[in-house]
Amino acid sequence: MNIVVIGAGALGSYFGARFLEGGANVTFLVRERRAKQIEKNHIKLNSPSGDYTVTNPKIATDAAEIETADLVLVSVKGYHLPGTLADLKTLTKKGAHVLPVLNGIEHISYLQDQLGKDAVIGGLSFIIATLDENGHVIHSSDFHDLVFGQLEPTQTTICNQLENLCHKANVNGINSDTILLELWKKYTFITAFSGITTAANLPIGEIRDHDSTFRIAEMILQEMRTLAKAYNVEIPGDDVEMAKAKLLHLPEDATSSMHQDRRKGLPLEVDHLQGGALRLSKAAGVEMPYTETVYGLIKPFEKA
Ligand SMILES: NC(=O)C1=CN([C@@H]2O[C@H](COP(=O)(O)OP(=O)(O)OC[C@H]3O[C@@H](n4cnc5c(N)ncnc54)[C@H](OP(=O)(O)O)[C@@H]3O)[C@@H](O)[C@H]2O)C=CC1
Ligand SMILES: CC(C)(CO)C(=O)C(=O)O
Repeated sequence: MNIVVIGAGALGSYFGARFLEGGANVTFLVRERRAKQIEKNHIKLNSPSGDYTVTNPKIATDAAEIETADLVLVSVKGYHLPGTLADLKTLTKKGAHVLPVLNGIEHISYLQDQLGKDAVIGGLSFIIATLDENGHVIHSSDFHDLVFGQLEPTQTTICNQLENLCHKANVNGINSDTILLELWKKYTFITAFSGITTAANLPIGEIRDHDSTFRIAEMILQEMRTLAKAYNVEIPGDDVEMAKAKLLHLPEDATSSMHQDRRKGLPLEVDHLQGGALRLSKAAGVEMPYTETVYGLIKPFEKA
C-alpha cells in the first residue's frame, strides 16, 4: 500500500513508521525544517510497544514529487489544516483517499467540501505521543489505537486495505462501521478533558480532588452529547458514563496533549476544538455555557 503522511509530528511519525514496519511504502510529506531534522536524526520511535528506527525514510516537500498514493494520513494540528490543502488536492487528483486523524469534527466537512466526499475517510486516534528535541517520538501510553471507517459506500475497499495493513503493522487498527459516532465520542471526551486540564492548568488527578472543578468536565460531556444529537448523532448515555469513568480512572498525573502544549508554551487547538463546538452550537441553537466559559479561560493561551 502506498501511504503519504502529511504532518510528520508525533502521530504522523508514529503511525507512518509502524506502517513502514508492516511493509507499506511510506512517504513523509514535510516542511523544510522537519525535512532537515529527519535527514539528520532519522525517524525514531521510543515506545512501550517496541522501539523502531527508520534510518532513511522517503521524504518529500511537495506533493508534486509523489507519483502515486493510495492513502494520505493527515496528522497536522487543526490550525495548520488549511496549509495542507494544495498538497491534498494534488494527491486526491492522483486517486488518493485522505484519512485525517486530528481531534475534532469540523475538519471532516471542511475537507469534504474542499476535496469531495468520496475522498475523505473518517479517522481518529487514541495514543499519547510527543516529539523530543531531536524530533524522535516519545510514545508514553500502552495504547496506540487507529480507528477509521467509511463515511461513503465507495470507501469499503480502501478501508479494508488499511485494516489488512494494520494487522501486519504494530498498530491497533479498528475498521469501524460507526465512525461518525466514534468521531463524536472522541470529540466529546477531548473537549472536556483538554478544556478542564488546560483551563485549570492541572493534571486530571488534582481536578478530581475538587468536586466543583470535576463537575465542569462532566457538564461539558453532557453539553457535547446534546450538541451531537443536534447533528443527528445519538451518543448513548452509557458512552457518556464511560467517558466520565475514564476521567475518574486515568492516572493522577495524566493530562491532555493541549495541556502539555500549554505547559510548553506551544500554540493550542482552542479554536479547532472548543471554538468549533461553539460555532456548531450557535448554528444549531444549542446552549453550551460550561464549554463557553472554559473556551474563554483557555483562549488567551491559544497563540504561542
Ligand atoms: N499527540 C497526541 O498524543 C495526540 C494528538 N492527537 C491529535 O492529532 C493531531 C496531530 O497532533 P500531533 O501529532 O501531536 O501534532 P504535532 O505538532 O506533533 O505534529 C504536527 C506536524 O504537522 C506538521 N505540519 C504542519 N503543517 C504542515 C504542512 N503544511 N505540511 C507538512 N507538515 C505540516 C508540523 O511540522 P512543522 O515541524 O513543519 O511545523 C508538525 O510536525 C492533532 O489534531 C491532535 O489533537 C490525537 C490523539 C493524541
Ligand atoms: C486523550 C488523548 C491523549 C487520547 O489520545 C488525546 O487525544 C489528547 O490528549 O489529545
